[in-house]
Amino acid sequence: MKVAYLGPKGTFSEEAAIRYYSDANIEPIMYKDILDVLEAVSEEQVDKGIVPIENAIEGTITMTTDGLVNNDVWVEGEAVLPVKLQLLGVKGALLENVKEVWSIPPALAQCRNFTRELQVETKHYSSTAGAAETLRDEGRLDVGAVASEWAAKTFGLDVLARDIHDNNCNSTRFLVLTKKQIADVQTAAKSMLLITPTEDRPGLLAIILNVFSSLGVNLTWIESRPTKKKLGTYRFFIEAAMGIQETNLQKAIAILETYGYHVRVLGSYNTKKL
Ligand SMILES: O=C(O)C(=O)C[C@]1(C(=O)O)C=C[C@@H](O)C=C1
Repeated sequence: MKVAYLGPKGTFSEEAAIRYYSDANIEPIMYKDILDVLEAVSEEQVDKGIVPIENAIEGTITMTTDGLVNNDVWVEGEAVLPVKLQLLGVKGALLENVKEVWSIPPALAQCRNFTRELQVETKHYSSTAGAAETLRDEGRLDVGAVASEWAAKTFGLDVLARDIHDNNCNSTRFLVLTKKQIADVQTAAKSMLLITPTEDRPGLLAIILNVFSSLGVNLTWIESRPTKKKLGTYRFFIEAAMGIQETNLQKAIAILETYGYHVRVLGSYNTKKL
């Protein structure tokens, strides 16, 4: 089974994929960008894809939500990975000499208190491990990369500062994607919907929330993203604590559709703690 995730070797996405599929024989296929992973699943170049969707400190990974809008994929699983960030440096580097810190933006945002205190410049890379790999290749003594302990081992880097994330219960949840919608979901505990209003009206969001609450559907996540067509217009990602097999969730979707909302079911799944 081909499983796509954000590379290179040593990313948190890799850790999530390996732990999620600990009992399966997988062929890892790594991509340089989260959007490439979504596209690979949608174009059936791979069987599954694993992408980060939300971090406990930084919130939604918007590259993933936007990628879900534009790609035909189905969410079949969810995995929550504890995330511990380390500042890595080449052998011989000293923390007091670090002037620049490199990583993927969500990881930099997770240790903002640390980098502000250190008064360093930050530079964006497309993954934590990508930053660590470039640092290894360039061998700079004045740069640190924010990545995992596993990335330190992978690229032979030292840990200059340990556990630099702003909150010590840091974790990221990942979505497990496949191309084909599972037709007979039986035991899923959660579902993700993308709700797009077709016209503006007072109480637009209140109506959506009332439909769910009146049917006793508990919501676990809500995120609005711009439609990217007109300033001030949005679509809503909603996660319900109910599988798509449940009558009340199906009723909620049917009611929203009669109110003129476009509803796309993005997936229905269970959660695995890694
Ligand atoms: O760069 C990586 O190592 C990733 O797997 C991406 C990512 C993310 O974008 O949120 C995943 C988990 C952590 O929150 C930090 C980085």
